[in-house]
Amino acid sequence: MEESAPLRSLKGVGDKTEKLFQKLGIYTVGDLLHYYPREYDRYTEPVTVKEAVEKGAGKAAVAARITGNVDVKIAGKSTIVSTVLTDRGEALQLIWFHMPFLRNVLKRGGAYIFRGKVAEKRHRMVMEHPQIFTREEYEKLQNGLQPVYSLTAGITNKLLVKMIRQVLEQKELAAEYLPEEVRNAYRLSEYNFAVSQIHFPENQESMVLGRRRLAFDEFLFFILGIQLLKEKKTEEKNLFDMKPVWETEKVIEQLPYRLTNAQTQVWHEIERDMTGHTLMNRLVQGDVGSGKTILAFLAMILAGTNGYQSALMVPTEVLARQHWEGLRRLIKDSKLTGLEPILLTGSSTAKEKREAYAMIAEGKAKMIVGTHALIQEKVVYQNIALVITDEQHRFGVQQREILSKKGGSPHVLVMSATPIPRTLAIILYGDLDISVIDELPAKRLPIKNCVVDTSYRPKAYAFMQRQIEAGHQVYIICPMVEESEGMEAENVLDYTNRLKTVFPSQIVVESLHGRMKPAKKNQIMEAFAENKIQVLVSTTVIEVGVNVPNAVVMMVENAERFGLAQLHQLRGRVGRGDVQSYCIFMHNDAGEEIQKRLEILEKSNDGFFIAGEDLRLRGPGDLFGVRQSGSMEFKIADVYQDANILKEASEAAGGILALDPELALEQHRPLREELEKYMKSQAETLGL
Ligand SMILES: Nc1ncnc2c1ncn2[C@@H]1O[C@H](COP(=O)(O)OP(=O)(O)OP(=O)(O)O)[C@@H](O)[C@H]1O
Repeated sequence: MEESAPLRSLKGVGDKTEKLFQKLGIYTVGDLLHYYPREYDRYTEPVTVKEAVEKGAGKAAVAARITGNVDVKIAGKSTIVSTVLTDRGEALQLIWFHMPFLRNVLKRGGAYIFRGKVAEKRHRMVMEHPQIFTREEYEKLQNGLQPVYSLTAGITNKLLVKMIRQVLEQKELAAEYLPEEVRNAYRLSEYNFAVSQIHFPENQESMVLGRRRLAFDEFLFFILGIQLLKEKKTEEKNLFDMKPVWETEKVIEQLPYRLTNAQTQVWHEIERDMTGHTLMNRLVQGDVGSGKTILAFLAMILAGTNGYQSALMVPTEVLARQHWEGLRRLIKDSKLTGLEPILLTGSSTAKEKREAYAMIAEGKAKMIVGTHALIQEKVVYQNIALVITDEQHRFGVQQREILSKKGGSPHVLVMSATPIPRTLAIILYGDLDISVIDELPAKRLPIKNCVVDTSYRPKAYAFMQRQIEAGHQVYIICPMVEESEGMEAENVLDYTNRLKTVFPSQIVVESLHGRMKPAKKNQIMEAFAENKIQVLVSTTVIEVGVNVPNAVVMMVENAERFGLAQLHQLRGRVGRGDVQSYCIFMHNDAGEEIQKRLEILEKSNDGFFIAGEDLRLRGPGDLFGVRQSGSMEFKIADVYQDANILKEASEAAGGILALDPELALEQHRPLREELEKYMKSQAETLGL
């Protein structure tokens, strides 16, 4: 079976299942194989209730008979099934939410193995949401490490395991594409071995070997991809005739704040690039809230005043609209003429799009802000000289390729909030010069943080209410959109409803999540920006770039479920003005490790420090911790943790290209084919 085969070529996959898998980004058999486990579970020997209690935070398995009735209670929208087991005189209550069918599965007197966390609640020992096994089922799982995948409603871990097994059993071995010298030089395992061991490892050692190979490949493709594209483009002559202009100085003069020294310096680098002899290819790296946006705007104004077009491309519609409005305001306040920016996104109406295309083609629109819609086929630029993208679209060079087909190779500016050390940045952004904004605006007060458990909620709400009464606004982040079977995390929809009863009615509470239509999301974000909504309950859709300086409190529910980098990005949504801001990390699991991780955030607001501490705390053994790298998304590799693998992959890429710069030799054909597939899939994820 080919990796490119559609998912429906697998047994048991119909329309419905296919759609569900697409939600996880899985379209083909290959996607499924590369949908790696989030972590592994070890099914340890069952223990007694007493031992499970002593074990504390981790999961334990208890083998015992059900001694109570199996009760079913309906509480609001949820069904609660509960029963009791007794083991050597110790009773343990078992509770499941939203699983009414268990009533017909569990029998009083039946012997099972229950696996879950044991906690004391109202003087009783309780295991919430245990998994249920027969002895035979459990024994099978006890060999080796069991994969745990990230799920979505309707897709269980069991289903994923079954499907991946099916592929691995059927799949004819894919040909090895890495040259043998490379595999030997870097002690890499064979591809097929790596894929099967990552899903169903025989033991820890073989999993580590498999993971190393897959991480290496991921970095290698990334670097080769960039290098190959760069080869064609390096040091291209700047054919745009641009001069520094007083308009940018005027804009800087009339800003309500003064640029920091770091901002000024980076701005001069950009200005020098754009008015110099070679095309700009620059990355601007700066922590959340360091003020990258104004630099993007200045670059656009420089291009516009010189008569050229520029495009600012961002990952979400909400952000596109926010930037468009920000830029519009800036142009208006500075009384600049002829530079009215236009907005182009997927949800612009057909008429709006037509008008925008015409204005872009005729060169009437000089500054264009939008999403991927900016590089769709129908957009023809008159004289585009500058493209600004986000690091998520790190194939900036590739976009430039596409744009160059649309007329001329523009300057490229990439914005990044990922704190990576310079040595690694040079590898990962091999095609870019790097500027760093290493200073926050002077008036910023450091965000005050606290890490608390859910018992603190009433106090947190009272605090929020006081802040709202003082004119400020609040974000609350939940990990899920809606209730889902077997998942206990807070969800945006129920939380919003609950909160409406907590606050007095004049406080407007609204929700925001990725499943809303873009127009609805825009509407909510606009209302929030205008303080017509005081409390916004949201998923991580607000993580990237959203800027509402009047929002000064953030509370993250189930903080234990997020990576530290992600929490740092989220927290960056507050503390963006001169007012004291607060971030409350609320966790639902007092495990010591989680507590320690969250305390890193409590101690520091510095992205670099956090990344470093997180790595130190996780240690080399923790291979699949909560993902760290924020928006620098690799599937399995982790820029921080796998820094050595990254360096090796970079060296290997250098070796391969030195020998065969175009990957044209017969011995590199399989590698070239794999690389092309990788680049195509990267382009597809970007919607190109
Ligand atoms: N020098 C400055 N002094 C005071 N405020 C500033 C300064 N520069 C930018 N700001 C303001 O700080 C806020 C954050 O800036 P901006 O949105 O550019 O952050 P960012 O670097 O893009 O961060 P993120 O990565 O979180 O999106 C904005 O409200 C902006 O107007």
